[in-house]
Amino acid sequence: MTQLPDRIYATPQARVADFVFNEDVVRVFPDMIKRSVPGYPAIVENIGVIAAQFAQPNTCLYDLGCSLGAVTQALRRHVKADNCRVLAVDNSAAMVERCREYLHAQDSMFQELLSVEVIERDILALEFQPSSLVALNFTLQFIAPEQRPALLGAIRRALVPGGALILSEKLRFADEGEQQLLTDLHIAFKRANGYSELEIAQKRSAIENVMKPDSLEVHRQRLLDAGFSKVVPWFQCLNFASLIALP
Ligand SMILES: C[S@@+](CC[C@H](N)C(=O)[O-])C[C@H]1O[C@@H](n2cnc3c(N)ncnc32)[C@H](O)[C@@H]1O
Ligand SMILES: O=C(O)C(=O)C[C@]1(C(=O)O)C=C[C@@H](O)C=C1
Repeated sequence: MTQLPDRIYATPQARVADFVFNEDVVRVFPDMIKRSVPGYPAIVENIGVIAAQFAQPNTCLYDLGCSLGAVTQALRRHVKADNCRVLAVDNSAAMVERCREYLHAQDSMFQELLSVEVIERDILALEFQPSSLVALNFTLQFIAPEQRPALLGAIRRALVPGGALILSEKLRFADEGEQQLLTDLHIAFKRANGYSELEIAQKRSAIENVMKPDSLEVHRQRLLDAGFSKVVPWFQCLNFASLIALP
């Protein structure tokens, strides 16, 4: 993937607009997400490793909110089950267009990869096929909170026995001291990755209306309410975590 540096919030903006996954973001997205989400490369690679344990022949694997297809590429590197198909879905036309290019490049470099279809659609409007693995890698936090239970319910109903949902999210914390400490450490992480105070502040204003993190307890209860039987956190770095939810 190209590594153009993220300078989107480097100059002062009179009014910081709400964050959108448009062409400007697409251009710098690999750099942006790596410098903003602690543990992102480890999460993506290990989603492939975990998926290989759950993937079953003749089922679909979903990458929901696929962006540039980093998770889809990891699924294709690790999953060996017969006749599995990856369905990578995103509602940003700019993301989908670039995602298709990256996946064609992966096709030309490796043989015997799982087939993949990149679909430009709202994940709330999907009719899910029987699936053994669904990944929501930092996507649910961008779905309106009142729409999250129905989406998780639809995913649960699509999962075959022995399958799994992998859910990665930024977390918030009910305990004020914990929230403050991990927020400060996340800012320190961004600073250590070369973001200025201005970039950090403007990005925070841009995402505060569009990205609504929940606590681990809220995630766990909502997954259980959606019919999942077990929720197992497998990764946390600062205020970012990933969970495995079993049907
Ligand atoms: C933080 S990015 C996900 C990163 C990606 N999963 C990865 O691992 O690199 C969130 C993505 O979700 C997509 N998205 C947000 N709401 C969506 C919706 N309702 N339907 C489909 N995609 C959505 C955005 O366009 C964006 O590409
Ligand atoms: O929490 C932040 O400050 C972020 O920048 C997080 C986050 C995310 O978790 O998706 C937000 C938007 C961008 O897609 C990249 C990272």
